[in-house]
Amino acid sequence: MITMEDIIREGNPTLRKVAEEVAIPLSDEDIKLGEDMMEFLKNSQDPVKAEELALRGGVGLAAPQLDISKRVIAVHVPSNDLENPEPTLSAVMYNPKILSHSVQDACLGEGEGCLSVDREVPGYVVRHNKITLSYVDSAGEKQKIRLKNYEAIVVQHEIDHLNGVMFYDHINQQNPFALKDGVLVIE
Ligand SMILES: O=C(O)C[C@@H](Cc1ccccc1)[C@H](O)SCc1ccccc1
Ligand code: NI
Repeated sequence: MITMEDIIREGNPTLRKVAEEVAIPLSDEDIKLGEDMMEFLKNSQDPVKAEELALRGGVGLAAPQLDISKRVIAVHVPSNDLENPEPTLSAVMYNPKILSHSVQDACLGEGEGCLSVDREVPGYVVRHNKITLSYVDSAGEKQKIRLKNYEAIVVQHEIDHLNGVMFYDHINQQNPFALKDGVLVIE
């Protein structure tokens, strides 16, 4: 079971590497890795387990954060609609690839954090508002989906980890809260 001790922190060179694609058909090892990553996210969002295991809440995780330089991410975005408690996005994605994206950019009003960064880094992280994404799912099937807003931001944060990019690389160092016209601020 993955805990915070398994998550490497900034300064570890693996976080700056471009991760390798995983072989298809998926190996048992890579399927288990995806299952463990998804289990971590669910545990991190369970108040009892998160406290018990001292987990930071996470909605996404990338294999390089486990010092495994493979193109595997897990995302588990809980619903904030009491009427419909199903997660808005829950998937393990192998070899995810952004096929196209909107002209419109977006950022989170509260900025971003990272399980591999033990400090606050204030500033807007400007990303694509909408993306079309392909990936192989844990059943080995090719998927093609469209995401927007928060779910699109989470997946872009995780795909950045596969390319050795940290969220603060996107922050304008001169003025961290500078925004070009037309960027959608997601609260
Ligand atoms: O470090 C990671 O990759 C996991 C991040 C992903 C993330 C951070 C900011 C914006 C989008 C995705 C963690 O989920 S950070 C903790 C967190 C928890 C709940 C909601 C937002 C951020
Ligand atoms: Ni991160």
